[in-house]
Amino acid sequence: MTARIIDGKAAAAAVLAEVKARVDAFRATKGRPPGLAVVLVGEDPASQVYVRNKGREAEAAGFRSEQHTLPVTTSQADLLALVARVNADPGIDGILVQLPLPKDIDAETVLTAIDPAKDVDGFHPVNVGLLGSGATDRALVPCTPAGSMILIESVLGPSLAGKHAVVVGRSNIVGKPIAQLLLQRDATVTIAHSRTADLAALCRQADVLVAAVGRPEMVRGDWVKPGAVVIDVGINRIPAPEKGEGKTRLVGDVAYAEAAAVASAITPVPGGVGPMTIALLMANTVTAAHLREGLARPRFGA
Ligand SMILES: Nc1nc2c(c(=O)[nH]1)N[C@@H](CN(C=O)c1ccc(C(=O)N[C@@H](CCC(=O)O)C(=O)O)cc1)CN2
Ligand SMILES: [Mg+2]
Repeated sequence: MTARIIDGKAAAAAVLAEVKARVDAFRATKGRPPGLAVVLVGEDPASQVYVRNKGREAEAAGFRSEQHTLPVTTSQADLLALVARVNADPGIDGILVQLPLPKDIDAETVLTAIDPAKDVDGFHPVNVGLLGSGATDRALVPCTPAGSMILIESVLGPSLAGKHAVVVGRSNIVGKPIAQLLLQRDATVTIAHSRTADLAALCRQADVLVAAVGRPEMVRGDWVKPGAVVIDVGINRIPAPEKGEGKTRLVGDVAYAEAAAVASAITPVPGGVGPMTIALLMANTVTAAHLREGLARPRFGA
């Protein structure tokens, strides 16, 4: 079998087109665009690229877009003061603090300070709880998991009843929320991690295999059940001496060529889950704007 390649760039473009249409309608109704504030602390090069791309997509969508770039020496108190300011700004619907934060800042304290109604990353305990309790009408859902679900749905449809989903990775950002979303679609869900016994054998039972561990090409072809749908959330930069000295390339958590020979469908890296993250951030901002204004919740990627 050669797997169908799930095109995350095309799926992201479709979500962004829906976002744009929703923004036009929102602006016509409310007389203002949705507003998004993105906060970056420090100079991590990858984070700088992601934040720049978020600002670019926000402007393309027609948002009011703010970027706050703070030095790596910023104190937690100063960052919390900025969060309080954007919380209080009525024209800002979405607030995102780019992760990772510098080591002297406690991410949980900062994420918990964001107004849950503006928490477009879905990392605030209120949104984590709403997702866990199945309150899909009110929760803001983390972007990478929400985007991954759209890609899964593009292959398998909305119901995962009777399917076994194995999520490798238990992070708050990806593993745990995607497990909740799979459960809501009636999948039977197993969360596996570094302490799981015989991970390969467990993965071989998965109809839907989600890899989100941050270890380059850890999931091998013989871990994949024939015909499985493989979602690779990993983005790892590894040395690529074949491209020249000091060069690097991106790989996922899945050994792509091996897995693609066995799976029925698979996300590539790059071009799979990654592009969905920023598209879903834009969608979440539109959703937050609608909920804050008492409008019906829009649905994206349906
Ligand atoms: N506050 C947050 N911080 C972080 C998040 C997040 O969702 N919220 N996720 C990641 C980084 N991230 C967005 O912030 C992100 C990662 C990757 C991509 C993406 O499009 N990747 C491309 C490849 C990009 C490349 O060439 O380097 C792909 O996979 O095709 C977008 C957004 C951590 N921090
Ligand atoms: Mg990808």
